[in-house]
Amino acid sequence: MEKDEDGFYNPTPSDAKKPEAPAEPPVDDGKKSDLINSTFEVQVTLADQQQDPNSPLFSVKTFEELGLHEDLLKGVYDMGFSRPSKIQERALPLLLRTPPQNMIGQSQSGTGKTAAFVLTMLSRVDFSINKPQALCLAPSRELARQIMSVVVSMGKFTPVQTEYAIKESVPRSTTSITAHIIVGTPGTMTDLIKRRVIDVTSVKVFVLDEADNMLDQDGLGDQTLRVKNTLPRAPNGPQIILFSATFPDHVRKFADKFAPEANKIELKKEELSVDGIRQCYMDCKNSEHKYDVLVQLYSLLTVGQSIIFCQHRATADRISQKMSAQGHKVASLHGAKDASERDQIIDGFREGKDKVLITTNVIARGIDILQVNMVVNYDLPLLNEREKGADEKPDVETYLHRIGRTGRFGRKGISINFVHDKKTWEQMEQIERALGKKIQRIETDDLDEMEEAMKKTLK
Ligand SMILES: Nc1ncnc2c1ncn2[C@@H]1O[C@H](COP(=O)(O)OP(=O)(O)OP(=O)(O)O)[C@@H](O)[C@H]1O
Repeated sequence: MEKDEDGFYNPTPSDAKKPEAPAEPPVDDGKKSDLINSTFEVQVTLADQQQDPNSPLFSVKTFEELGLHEDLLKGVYDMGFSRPSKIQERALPLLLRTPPQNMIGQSQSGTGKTAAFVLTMLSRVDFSINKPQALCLAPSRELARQIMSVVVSMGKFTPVQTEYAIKESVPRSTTSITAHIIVGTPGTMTDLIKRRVIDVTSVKVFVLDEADNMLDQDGLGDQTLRVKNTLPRAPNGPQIILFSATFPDHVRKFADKFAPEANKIELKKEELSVDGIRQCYMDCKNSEHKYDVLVQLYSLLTVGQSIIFCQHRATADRISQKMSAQGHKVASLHGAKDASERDQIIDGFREGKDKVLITTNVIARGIDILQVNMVVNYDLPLLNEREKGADEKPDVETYLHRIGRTGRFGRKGISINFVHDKKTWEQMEQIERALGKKIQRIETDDLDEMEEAMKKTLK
């Protein structure tokens, strides 16, 4: 297949039947566009925010100016995107350059990083060669499935073929995967490569979404490195793309080694919090009282959709069973559930069948469900959980990712931390200090105040 003058592969019409769509931005009527159907009136529009130079959604360029192939432009517009966000505008021209350069890209939660790396993968694939050419790793099957849905939507006008590398996705009898783009989790990806079901010799793009988590030795670092070590080496090695909303210091050095000479887009500490998310706390009397407060909140949790984060699977199970037994409809999701059940639960939540999802850190990162307007940290996220004698420091990165499940792409949201003793109080103060952002108190016995706060925030 021929490359066009910009160096991008140009699929011919014979490659696949492509649906027709104009390569034009969707009509943006300025006021009250794009934003969620909230019961509370939305006053600031996406269009307004994309004009504001201080917003992470701001851009001066159009998608046309970013050097995308026409088929991908159609895909972008078909998804309803009218203007790029700041990270898309800044990253895409660097990502699409010839020769390819590595990238370490940071931008706040919900600001459109997925589109930036998905468009890069789609731009670099030669659709006439039926071999894997782009691999993308994510920390959870839920996120891998979500990324795949973006690949499929954005690639709708191309002949792209895709495959998952997640548990139970590839039958044991499969001997070879010929899809162009493979999205998965590191364990299954390593297994498929080791068994030579995935031939990596033609891989030219390697993406780590939630890269700090994927590289962290406390996280998925070993497994990710194992995948990388199977890929072609320089000078024939792939373009390496690392994206996340957070890059804590202890991972940065390793990220630099993993993606040498990368172009970098970084955030300052004071830019990490998303302005549209109102961060609050409720001072519970003790650990048991947290449950009562959660139940009291139920009517507000179901105004839109909510995610309740617990530190342990057992807590998620316990509170979801208790709430269900008391007649409150909730769903619960964690890593101990089997693959098909996990898919069913997250799909049900995505479709709005369940309004409250009780979970663990398994879906703290990346999950994009626009109707989620409330996140509750039933337990604050902690570091070093497994280390004996660790003094239970808060995990500021995970905190940012958890609350970032709301307030997506300019929407408003509320996060509520439950604190119940001196230790949790101090942990919350450490989070406040780390982010330079005040977390506001809401009284536990004043539902009216809570409702007021919610109305104000979601306006
Ligand atoms: N240019 C755009 N115009 C309108 N909506 C967009 C645009 N880019 C992305 N979006 C939407 O914004 C939402 C958030 O995007 P995405 O999930 O890529 O965020 P993210 O930066 O990867 O967040 P996280 O750090 O939580 O993983 C998605 O629903 C996506 O469809």
